[in-house]
Amino acid sequence: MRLIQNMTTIAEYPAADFTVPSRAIKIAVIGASGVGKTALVVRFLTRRFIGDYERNAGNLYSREVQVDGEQVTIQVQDTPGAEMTDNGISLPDHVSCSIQWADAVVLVYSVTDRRSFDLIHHTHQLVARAGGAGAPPVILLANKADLLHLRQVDPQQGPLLAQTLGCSFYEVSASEDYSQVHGAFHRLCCQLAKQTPAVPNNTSASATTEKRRSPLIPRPKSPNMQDLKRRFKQALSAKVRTVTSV
Ligand SMILES: Nc1nc2c(ncn2[C@@H]2O[C@H](COP(=O)(O)OP(=O)(O)OP(=O)(O)O)[C@@H](O)[C@H]2O)c(=O)[nH]1
Repeated sequence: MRLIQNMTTIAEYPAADFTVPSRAIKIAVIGASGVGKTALVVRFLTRRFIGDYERNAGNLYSREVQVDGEQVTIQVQDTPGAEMTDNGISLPDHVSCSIQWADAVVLVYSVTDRRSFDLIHHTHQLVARAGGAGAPPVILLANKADLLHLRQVDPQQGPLLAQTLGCSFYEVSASEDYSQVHGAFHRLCCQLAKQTPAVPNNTSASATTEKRRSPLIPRPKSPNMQDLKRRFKQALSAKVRTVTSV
């Protein structure tokens, strides 16, 4: 199966009307704060890595790609960081809603943050519980593989955990390797595209799949490619300032 990304076309829909032109694949990205969720999403969708992100309040990104010659809208929900508490896991409401909304979930931990790894098992349980029989497929991403000297999670622990959870595993570096990040999301998209039948225009494919759907499915925020562009400009101008001041 071939996934062709049209790098020049970025879908942007008005906030008031969020119908999509063809089938849509909805992916929620979940993990502890600071593991690189936003970096991964932006890397996948734009090929770029930007070092500095504001703390994420839960943004929805959207873009059009072609899967096997068919136009598909990929919607990726970046979520606020989950935290471990004395009583277990604390998931912002937004994250729980995103699990209900998504066709698939990407669980992320950082190899430099043991707590983020420990959180995965709990988060996976919540995903499975929320989905019931129709739980969404999950993949596990270990991010920041470039930071060898800061590693707190051994390389073999990720695959073992993935095996226990019954999901695919990828160790990636959002900062160093686009192809790893793209490969992980790409395979997930192909898997989802195979599962969801083509649908008439203006109907979300996920609306046709017989799945768990809570009445609390969140209304997605407006796709924020404008916000992304603003951040690119900020990052670029910061670099220019640094160069001119040297
Ligand atoms: N070295 C390295 N740094 C990374 C990588 N991915 C992300 N970072 C950095 O890690 C920090 C956190 O990244 P974010 O993408 O904001 O993490 P997040 O999970 O979205 O964080 P919250 O918004 O707090 O939930 C940023 O300084 C990134 O530059 C990576 O693969 N390698």
